[in-house]
Amino acid sequence: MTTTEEIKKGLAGVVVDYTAISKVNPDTNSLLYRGYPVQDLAATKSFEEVALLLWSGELPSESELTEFCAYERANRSLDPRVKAAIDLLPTDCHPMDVGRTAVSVLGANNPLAEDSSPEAELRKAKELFAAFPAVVAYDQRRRRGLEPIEPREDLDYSQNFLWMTFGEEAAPEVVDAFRVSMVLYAEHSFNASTFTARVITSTLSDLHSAVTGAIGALKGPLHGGANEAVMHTFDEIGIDKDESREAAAARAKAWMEQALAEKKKVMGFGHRVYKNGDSRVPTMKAALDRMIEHYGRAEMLGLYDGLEAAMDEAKGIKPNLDYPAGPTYHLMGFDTEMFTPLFIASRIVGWTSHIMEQRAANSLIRPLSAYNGPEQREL
Ligand SMILES: CC(=O)SCCNC(=O)CCNC(=O)[C@H](O)C(C)(C)COP(=O)(O)OP(=O)(O)OC[C@H]1O[C@@H](n2cnc3c(N)ncnc32)[C@H](O)[C@@H]1OP(=O)(O)O
Ligand SMILES: O=C([O-])CC(=O)C(=O)O
Repeated sequence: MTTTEEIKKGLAGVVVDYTAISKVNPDTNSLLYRGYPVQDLAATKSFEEVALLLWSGELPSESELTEFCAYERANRSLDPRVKAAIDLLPTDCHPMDVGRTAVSVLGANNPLAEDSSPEAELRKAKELFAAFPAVVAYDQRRRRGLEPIEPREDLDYSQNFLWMTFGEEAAPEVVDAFRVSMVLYAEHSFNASTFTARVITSTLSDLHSAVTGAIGALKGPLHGGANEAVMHTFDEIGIDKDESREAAAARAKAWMEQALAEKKKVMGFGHRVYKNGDSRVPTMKAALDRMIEHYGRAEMLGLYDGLEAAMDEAKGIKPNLDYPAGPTYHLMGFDTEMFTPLFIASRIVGWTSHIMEQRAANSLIRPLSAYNGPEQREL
């Protein structure tokens, strides 16, 4: 019989399975992908290399990387069936709904959809990795009333993503900050969306169903939707490009004090596992700093610092990865609602790695509940 003392609301602190994909260590404030510190990978590796590492467990050889990059470049075009499905959706629906629909359509049209052999699963993971940027770019452009832009095979993943979205070659600093965000967002053990993907996989359902479900879990502002929510906070405080860093910081501090006095949750702060700072924030904050420098937007740093300092002073709660990622994507020119689909593009790697791991040593995920409704009664 389950007792109330055994209930772990939100599964907090519950270890449900092994994983060899990543190690989140809140004590040392570190994150390893297959044993490698994420900040080292972000400093030196392409997103394509990191994807192969997460999927296979080892960094690729030069020839493996070349082969994968050629495959990725050849599979970037927007599938016409996906385009047709997106065109049926209103331009004011949430872009996460578009992403979720696109993955569902890709699954329904994939001849390997019901093949769950390791080879087929890896192939489908690579296909999704290559195909998803065109979905985001197409959706961003259609919302602005712009024509889609064809992918370019002479560009790497990050260069091409920005090319298809904005129709111009991004500056190397911008491409690099984008690459860093993709590496950092790629994987984070049993977070809510990954756990969703594993639950779906545990019923022996297919990979695209698991990714579609994971997208639904990522959308919420307590998880991936926080990167969008951070920008709404900045907008609510008010962004004034001509304001000094100090003045912006003072306004942000006052906003945070008021929000906390009203017992509001401020998105982009706090974490279920890290209680003393998110391991990825220093690397992402450094990328944001480079974007602030590149675009000459010191007032954004003021807003960032003001909120962070006031939250730390009042509650000791630290920013999570979504906090620096949101303003970074804003400076690059993405609409705020497109931020969480960017997270999808990256996390596809983590989700599909976990789907393969779950399938390889499966057990149906089905916890118990403690019933607290009425006792049995007569009709
Ligand atoms: C990439 C990612 O998905 S990272 C996570 C992104 N999500 C967010 O940024 C959403 C904002 N943050 C939060 O809601 C939480 O910190 C979570 C959901 C991420 C983790 O929460 P939990 O581990 O369940 O802790 P919980 O929500 O119970 O918070 C503990 C205490 O800190 C407070 N707290 C935690 N985060 C915040 C926050 N962002 N703003 C204000 N207070 C907060 C809670 O109100 C609570 O206070 P109380 O004990 O006085 O009631
Ligand atoms: O681990 C979590 O709970 C959320 C998170 O940071 C992520 O998914 O990247």
